[in-house]
Amino acid sequence: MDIQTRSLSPTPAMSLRPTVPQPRLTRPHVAHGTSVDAKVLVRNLDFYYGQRQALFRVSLTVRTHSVTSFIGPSGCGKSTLLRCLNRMNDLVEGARAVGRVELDGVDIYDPAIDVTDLRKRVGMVFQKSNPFPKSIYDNVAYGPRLHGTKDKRSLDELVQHSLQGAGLWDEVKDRLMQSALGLSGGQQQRLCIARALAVQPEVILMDEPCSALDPIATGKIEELIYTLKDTYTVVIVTHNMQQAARVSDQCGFFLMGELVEFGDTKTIFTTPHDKRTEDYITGRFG
Ligand SMILES: Nc1ncnc2c1ncn2[C@@H]1O[C@H](COP(=O)(O)OP(=O)(O)OP(=O)(O)O)[C@@H](O)[C@H]1O
Repeated sequence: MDIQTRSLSPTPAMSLRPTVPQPRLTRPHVAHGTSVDAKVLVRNLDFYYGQRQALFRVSLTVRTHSVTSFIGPSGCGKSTLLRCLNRMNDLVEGARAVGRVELDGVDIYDPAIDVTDLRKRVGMVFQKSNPFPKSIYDNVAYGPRLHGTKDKRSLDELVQHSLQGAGLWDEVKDRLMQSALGLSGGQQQRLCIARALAVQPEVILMDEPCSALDPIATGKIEELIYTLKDTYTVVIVTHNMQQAARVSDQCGFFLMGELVEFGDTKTIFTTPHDKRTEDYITGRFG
């Protein structure tokens, strides 16, 4: 692992969970001059896999309690950027980030950051559902147990709350001790969302969460994403432009590692500023 960062402004804190009150976030400048509450701020981010550069000077602001989507053709860097937001790319040999990514105003690439704590606060749901070969209950309780919750009653409450949050409780409440592998694909993906919710994150990253699902299961996840933003901040990578249009408040269009355009989803899909965005969303791209 060779994650190296260059802070572009002074490091504001050495811990993601400061014991002293944090200064109120300044309201950052985002696309088209809108001022918003920033949850995640990306500034001039370059990203390399070894010698190969995958992201070029990416800057954007993810608003708190919103859904942000990343769209663009295969290989344009969407997943790479998503994985930069909770340092999942640290696990890739030779990977290197240069620039700044902030969570609530704190540089997440600061060497003093506790990456386990970061990934607890910024959870992830993957393209292919990946339940553990354990009971439904144990899948959801796994994260809280790992983080030290042992009390049965607290775990029971967390499991129920998380399954409710993922819209799965009614379907599984009578079979919690049965294997998660017996669930349908869509249910397994919602179980993975419940598992992510169980550690009480603030941001949820979703990498093409519906790509392996049928339209009905996809619809349920999309409805869920819409409700999740009341409590969480959601960032989703999707190949499905209709999905981006349906679920997201802001949208970024990527091409060959460059963020071509970022702004309100409605604007991106109706009156994009860049010809390349227009070509992509109207299917003329390539
Ligand atoms: N682990 C890795 N090692 C080396 N190169 C990688 C790695 N992961 C991705 N890349 C390269 O980085 C570039 C961006 O890939 P990334 O997966 O971020 O794109 P994407 O837009 O998410 O693509 P897709 O929509 O196909 O998933 C591609 O050229 C890809 O080959």
